[in-house]
Amino acid sequence: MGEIRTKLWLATKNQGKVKEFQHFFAELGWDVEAVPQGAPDVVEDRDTFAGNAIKKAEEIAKHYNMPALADDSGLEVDALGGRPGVYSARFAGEDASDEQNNQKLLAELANVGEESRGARFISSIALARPGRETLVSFGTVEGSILFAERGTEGFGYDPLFLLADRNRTLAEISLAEKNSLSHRANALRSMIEMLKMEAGDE
Ligand SMILES: O=c1nc[nH]c2c1ncn2[C@H]1C[C@H](O)[C@@H](COP(=O)(O)OP(=O)(O)OP(=O)(O)O)O1
Ligand SMILES: [Mg+2]
Repeated sequence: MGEIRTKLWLATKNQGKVKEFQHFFAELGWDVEAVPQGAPDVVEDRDTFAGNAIKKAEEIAKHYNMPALADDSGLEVDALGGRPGVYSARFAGEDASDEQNNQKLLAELANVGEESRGARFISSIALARPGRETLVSFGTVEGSILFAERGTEGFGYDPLFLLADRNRTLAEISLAEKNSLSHRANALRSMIEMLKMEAGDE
């Protein structure tokens, strides 16, 4: 079998996501690259993860006339009625840092007991391709929010997110392990299944 090289833009400016995508796709032998810093900024103004993921992927695919993959993701906390959800990146304000968002989350949950701190990460992945319909998939991972940060791996809310059924946060496991169980990896695996089905239909 000849070598298959799939050139795909990763429509994200989040270096944490780029690392996870590149590790994931390296195993499949796909050629994926993060969009340059000068790529168009996509305004994430939709009110669903899928809506924003589709917008990011389609605008970059159109700009470069190349396939583009985007993730829109966030944290849903039960005690906050599902917030911050699609607003996770801006929880502590526009251009908030991960640290500011984590501090805001801890403050909002300061008086919430351990039994009520359930949460999940959600990812929606969109794959946009010139001249073809955009594919969309979803993935989740269940856990709870700690009272203080633990671990130094990963990015975003990882140090506060304790995985269900194990005494580890997402910042206390390796990149390979995160890619075996994360919301984003689950959404990516579902996307690969959709591509296989599509190939089978042709
Ligand atoms: O695995 C994760 N571990 C920790 N935190 C995470 C994760 N996945 C999403 N998150 C948080 C980070 C950010 O607060 C928001 C995503 O916002 P989201 O707009 O999708 O990403 P982003 O603005 O960082 O990069 P971009 O839009 O260029 O892909 O949820
Ligand atoms: Mg974003």
